Amino acid sequence: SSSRSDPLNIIEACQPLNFLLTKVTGIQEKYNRSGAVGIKDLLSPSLGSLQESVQFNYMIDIPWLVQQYPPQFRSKPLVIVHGHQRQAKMDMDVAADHYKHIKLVNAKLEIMYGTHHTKMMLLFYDIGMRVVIHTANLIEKDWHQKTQGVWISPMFPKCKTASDAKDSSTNFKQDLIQYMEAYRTPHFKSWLEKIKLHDMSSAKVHIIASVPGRHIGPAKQTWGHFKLRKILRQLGPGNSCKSWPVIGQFSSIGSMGPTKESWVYGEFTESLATTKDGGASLTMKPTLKLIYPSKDNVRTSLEGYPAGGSLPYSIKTAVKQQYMHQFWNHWKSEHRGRSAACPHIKTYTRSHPDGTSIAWFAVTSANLSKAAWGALEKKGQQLMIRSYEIGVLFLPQNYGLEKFKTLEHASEDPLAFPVPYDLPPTHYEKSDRPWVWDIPYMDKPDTHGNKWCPQ
Ligand SMILES: O=C(O)c1cnc2c(C(=O)O)cccc2c1O
Repeated sequence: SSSRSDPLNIIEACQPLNFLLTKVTGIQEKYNRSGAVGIKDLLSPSLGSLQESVQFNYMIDIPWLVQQYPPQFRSKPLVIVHGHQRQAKMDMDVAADHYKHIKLVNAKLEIMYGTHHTKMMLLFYDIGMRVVIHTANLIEKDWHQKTQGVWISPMFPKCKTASDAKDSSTNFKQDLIQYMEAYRTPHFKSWLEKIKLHDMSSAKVHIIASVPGRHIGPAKQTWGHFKLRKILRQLGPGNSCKSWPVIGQFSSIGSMGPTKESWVYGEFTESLATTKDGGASLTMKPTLKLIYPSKDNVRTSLEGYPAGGSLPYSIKTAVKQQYMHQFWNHWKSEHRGRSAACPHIKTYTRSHPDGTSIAWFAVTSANLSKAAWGALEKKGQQLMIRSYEIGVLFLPQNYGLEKFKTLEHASEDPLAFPVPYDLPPTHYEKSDRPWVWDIPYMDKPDTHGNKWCPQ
């Protein structure tokens, strides 16, 4: 159908950036009508005649997921890639047993505290395939009243021979294959053969992924924040952006170490601040702005305090890193109508101080943690990563631009970047506190009139 709400029209209207947010129940329809999708839109017959699909994720409600596929695709072969172990793995096996079209693949997690955070869909149609890289768990509440990010590929045509099946200038196909090979599982053999037969030359994003390991030599630049550093070193902004703040936005924070130089305002910011050929000169380290919901952002959100159940920042970690307070900025998304839709999206960018343009933008499953992005060990010889993560990096030159204008400040420009939050960020007040999920909040009720008493 030609209606604007037809999922294919939503996808086509967001080209060439293909970066969307998820629909939010309870906000004005104008903020869901363009630039937003629901999971049923992504699985819709109007996007292609689905033959089989692979769902990579962390939390998966199998009966709910099956119901998100349209009836005519509901029994097409479905592979679910997860990282659960022990009892949670057994629970997945039992849940999947009820569906003969579902196969589970268990990702290896050989380093302690690692998780399979990656959220990706491989959608195989009759004439081609699409890759969706996003931030939402496959559970209902992640698609209901949160701010989540979705990058959806163009249709990658299926080719007769591997030689016809080109890669993109951003090495998207090579990086996707290298990521999947890193699982070292025979279950991916058939998928890798299928992927190799598709023409991915239309992909304009770079893949930034993490796989568990102690990566040395060339592998150090293949994963985590050193992959980001490598791409920005080759293709990043010039020194004109040296004074531009770098911004991280996420839904959880790990242990950052005893001082800001230990990691977050050390190796991590150096990667975000990397410029082409110029490296990240230590003298001119830019301002770091971190966007993470305050306690009041959560209290006044559509979900109320329960939104904090998906913001697992623990008090025992927070008390060890009070120095983080200088970096905190509110979750504010007035121009997208999502100030009350708590963020589960994770994004990283470098923005002009006035917020009217950005030098690059990444959306990823990776929170602010060493486990996700990697931390240097052995005098910088190796990058230790605990978890599987995947995200995409948008660089202006892949769209024929020097910089991206921000949609918030340049609404008519089709290449203006739809940043999910308001720029410039708004710093916490002295009295604001970052949301911590394992302490009680009894002083003020949330939007539903409830308090928060975790135990
Ligand atoms: O999206 C994810 O990958 C992800 C991972 N972990 C959690 C946790 C936890 O690890 O305790 C708690 C609450 C939400 C999440 C979550 O949303």
